[in-house]
Formats: sequence, structure tokens, C-alpha cells
Amino acid sequence: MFPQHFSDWLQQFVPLELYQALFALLADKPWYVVDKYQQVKYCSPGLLQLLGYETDEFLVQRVAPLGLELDFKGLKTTSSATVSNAEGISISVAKTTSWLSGQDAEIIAGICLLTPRVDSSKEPSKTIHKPNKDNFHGIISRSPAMHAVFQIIENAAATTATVLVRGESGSGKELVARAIHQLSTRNSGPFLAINCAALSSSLLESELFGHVRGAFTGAVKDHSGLFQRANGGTLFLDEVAELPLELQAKLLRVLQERNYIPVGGDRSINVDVRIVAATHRSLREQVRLGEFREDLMYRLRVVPIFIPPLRERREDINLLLWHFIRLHNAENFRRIEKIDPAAMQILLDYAWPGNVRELHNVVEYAFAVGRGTVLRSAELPPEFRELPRSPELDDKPLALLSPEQEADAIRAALSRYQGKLNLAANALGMSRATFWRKRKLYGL
Ligand SMILES: Nc1ncnc2c1ncn2[C@@H]1O[C@H](COP(=O)(O)OP(=O)(O)OP(=O)(O)O)[C@@H](O)[C@H]1O
Repeated sequence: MFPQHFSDWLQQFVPLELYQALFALLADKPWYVVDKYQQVKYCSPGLLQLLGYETDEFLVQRVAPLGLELDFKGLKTTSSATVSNAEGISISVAKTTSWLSGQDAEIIAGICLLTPRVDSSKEPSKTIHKPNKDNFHGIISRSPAMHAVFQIIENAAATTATVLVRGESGSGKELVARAIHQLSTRNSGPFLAINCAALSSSLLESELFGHVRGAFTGAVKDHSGLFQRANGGTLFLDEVAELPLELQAKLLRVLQERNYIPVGGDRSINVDVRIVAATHRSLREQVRLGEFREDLMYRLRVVPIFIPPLRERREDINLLLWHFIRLHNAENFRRIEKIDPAAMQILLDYAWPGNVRELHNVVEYAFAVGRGTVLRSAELPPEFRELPRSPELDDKPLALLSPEQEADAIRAALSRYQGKLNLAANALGMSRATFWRKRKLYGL
């Protein structure tokens, strides 16, 4: 195929280095290599980008459903096809395939280049890309329950109704409040937030409603409260269930009359503020316990919004991990391009009691402690690495085992975790390096 002089000249290169140089050159093009069983062996960064994936793991398993399967019709063919991207949207492409054969002329691999076809009836970008429906004003989710929440936010934002957001800590309640503000006609006004659980009753009262000079010792001048400063905008009352009963009466008055009297004052102040409140508790239960006014509950929950915890929308874990990794990639000298499958499994199995905030912290931790382009399980915070120890150990510390017992424990852990080295090492409480050394020592 090549002229002789070029073939001769090529001899001086190490083949792997030559391939690497070519792969780097073609990195932006969407192309991939399959073996004779149509298993994807390699896909270019350009292909991942075209299809909207962060890693190649998904593609490797799902050749046929995504339309990546190759037809063998000759040594080089071009055909029209459609492939599916990560959002399930079809992309029309031209597939140019070249087959490679081994020494006995048997086909051993195929290389395929995809060229997206531009539909001249549509704007080119729209044939391939779609607005990201999984990012709603900074709230990232692909869960149907959250997409229903997006719809409620959109509808509620168009009204002046008071909204009550319920969800566990770190699940995104403040983001919901911000989205409502952004989408409402008040978006040029202020958005202010306060956590009702963070202050004592008297401080909270003065923070919310302000005070006049001399109202109490230390009140040396007038202080305008959050209600006054949020005038024309939105006030987010987080942990509203913790609001003391005496302040609940004052809040009810603002909601009903749209005015209030500052601490120590004698004149009421009119305000136009939209309230979005949030709680991780059931307000109904608080009412039953006598801790919350029933009339205020009904005033607050005109539009109730429930945010499911992260463990009930596991489809979001991967999406959010990559969202935060992308943010940190842009800011850090470290670039994570892949999550090790063992680490991913641990993250997917985790219960996420701190929800999205905790997931973000995990990504930050990995950037702080790890190096390289792969996020590995050893870079997860300690609580993720404390996997149940193998029963093979009989609760005996490893240091007390004889070499035979230690070898048996390693063998058992390897078989228990089907050769997944990270998980087996974790289960035995060993670092990867120690685990590797011991396997070598015992010939395992
Ligand atoms: N769906 C999401 N997409 C992107 N970021 C999110 C999402 N949910 C939460 N976060 C991020 O997680 C963190 C916690 O979110 P937020 O403060 O809105 O939670 P919260 O429910 O109000 O928590 P708390 O009740 O503890 O105050 C923030 O940094 C927020 O940006």
C-alpha cells in the first residue's frame, strides 16, 4: 500500500509510538476500533464528545444499541447510519469503515470514522446538539422526579405564590429557591437567604424584621431587617420548621398583611417580598407536635415542592460527579478523565446521607489528595474505603495471621471480589501497593 521508500523509512519507528502520534493527531475526529467480535477496543475523545459521554465504559458494552456495529462488506466502505447519543437522540452519520486482517488474512479488527451529516433543512448545531435538559438553572438532574420539580418551579415562578421546598440537607433546596427567583419577574430584585435554625430567637427576630435604635441594649442605631432589604425580591427562609412560635406569628402577619413592626418600633412597614421556605422536616408532623402553627403551614405550602434524596435518584450520581469534576478540571492542575470502575461502584452503592453537597465534597477531596487522570477508590474519603472485612479473616487482625493464613485470606478476597484488586485490598485493609507486594510474595 505504501511506496517502498516510505515503508523502509517507517521501519525506524517503534510501532506503538507511531500509533500514539497518529491517535493524538486524530483525537478530535469521532472514530473507534472494534475487534472481530465487534467489541469496542478504543474510542477517540472526538467520539465521546460527539455522543456526549465522559468515559468509554458505556460504549464498550453497548455497541449494537448505539448503532456502532460495523458491517463487513469489503475492505473500505462508507455507509449511512444513525447512532444514538447519551441523551438517546439519533445523529445521522456517514460511517467509513476499514477492516484489518491478520497474517492468515482473517479479519481481526475494524476502524470506523463517523462523519456527522448536516441536515440542510435545520440549523447545523441543532441536528447534533440539544439544549441541555438535565441542567435547569444550575440544578443538574436527569431523574424524572426532578424533571417534574423543574416543571413545578417553572409554573410557580410565573405566579406570586409562596413555595415550601422539602428535602434532606444538601439536596438542593436553596438552588430551587434561587431558580424560582431567577425565573420570576422579581429577578432584578434581591435574593436573600437566612437559616432559621442558626440564630437564637431574639437575634433571628432582629435579623428578619430589623430593630429601632434603643430597642435593646446594644441597639445603638436603626437596623433594617431582611424583609426590608429583600423588598421587591425573594426571601429564602431555610429550616423554617425551626422558627420559634413567637416569630411564626410575626411571619404569618407579613404573609397575610404584607407588613410588620420592627423590634422596638411602633409603626408598621409595608413590604413586597416573595417567600420561599424550606425544611427537611414534615411541617404537618411539627403541627401535630404543637411546634408549628397550622395556619402558617397552610400559608407557606401554597406550592409544595419535594426534592427526592440523592439515593433515590441514583441516575444522577454519575451526572453530578462529572459535573463537579468538570468544574474542578477547569480550576485545577489535575485533570480527571476517568473514574476507576471499582471507585464508581463504591460511589453508586453509597447512601449519600449528605446528598449533593456530600458528593461535591467527595470530588473536592479526590482533587486534593489524588494525582493523575483516573479517580481511584484510594482517593475517596476514608468512610468510603471502610468496606466490610472479609469473613475469611475471622475478625483476626491481618498482622496476627501466619503467612499461610494471610495467603488464604488474599486468595479468598480475590475470589470474593472477582479479581477486583481495589475492592479485595480494601476488604483486607491493605493499600494497593501492599496488596500487590503480598500477592507477589505468595505468588497469587
Ligand atoms: N442538583 C444539583 N445540581 C448541582 N448542584 C447541586 C444540586 N443539588 C445541590 N447542589 C449543590 O449542593 C450544595 C448544597 O445545595 P443546597 O444548599 O441548595 O442544599 P440545601 O438542601 O439547601 O441544603 P441545606 O438544607 O443543608 O441548607 C450546593 O453547593 C449546591 O450548589
